[in-house]
Amino acid sequence: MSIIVALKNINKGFKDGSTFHQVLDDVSLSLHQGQTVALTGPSGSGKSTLLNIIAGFEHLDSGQLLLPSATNTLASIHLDDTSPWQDQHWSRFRRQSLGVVFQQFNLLTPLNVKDNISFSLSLNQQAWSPWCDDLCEQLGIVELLSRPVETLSGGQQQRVAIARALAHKPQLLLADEPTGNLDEQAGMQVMALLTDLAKQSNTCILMVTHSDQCAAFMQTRWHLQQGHIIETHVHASA
Ligand SMILES: Nc1ncnc2c1ncn2[C@@H]1O[C@H](COP(=O)(O)OP(=O)(O)OP(=O)(O)O)[C@@H](O)[C@H]1O
Repeated sequence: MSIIVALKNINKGFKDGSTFHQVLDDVSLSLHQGQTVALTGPSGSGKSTLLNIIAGFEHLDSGQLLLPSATNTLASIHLDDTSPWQDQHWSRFRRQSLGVVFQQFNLLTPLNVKDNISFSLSLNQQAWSPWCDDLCEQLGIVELLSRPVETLSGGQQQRVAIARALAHKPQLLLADEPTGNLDEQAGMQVMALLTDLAKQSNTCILMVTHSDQCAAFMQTRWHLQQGHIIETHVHASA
């Protein structure tokens, strides 16, 4: 499987008053097409920072981040060094190659469910497709398509957020505590759906979680501590 994200010797830290706090210390790693990874680690260890770096919301102090270039075809993936990327490059990457599901769903509240999903597709000049019907069917939100998102329960909104994130079949899904607002049973259901749908679209998932049960849905675990990542394989068959 092709590599779709590569980090080489990444350093990132923040100033805390007069002291400097090194959050990522010479981190190198790669993500492959369709791979699923749980990112765990103590609070404040840098999990969200790592996701924000890959999404282009945080700058690196040093090191290299490589992401899919605009010239990709279905047959081959070329990676670009992102250091010279301008805003328009980051926007294109986010539209074409990235889906995000965060704890706060960030749905567009004046809009109904279908318009939320369609809006995200339209940013990428894509129309509603049979895959979108499939997604809604499998996520159990077909009956909700005309409902304003603000009238939905937390679990329903979470399912809409997943549909929106996967509607354009992104190469990469970044998820930050995607089941954090759900009870355990609903959380496990959403995890099962999320991993199954990502498999169908060959989407790679990098998911921050504090839950061992959620982490067990992923193939690989990256544990982040004191600036370093330790990789363990959780489930060969996940
Ligand atoms: N913009 C910022 N300015 C200053 N410090 C920051 C900034 N963003 C993050 N930090 C610090 O970097 C460290 C890592 O934060 P981060 O949010 O990545 O941790 P996390 O592992 O996601 O934590 P949690 O599990 O609690 O969400 C923390 O010490 C945090 O205070």
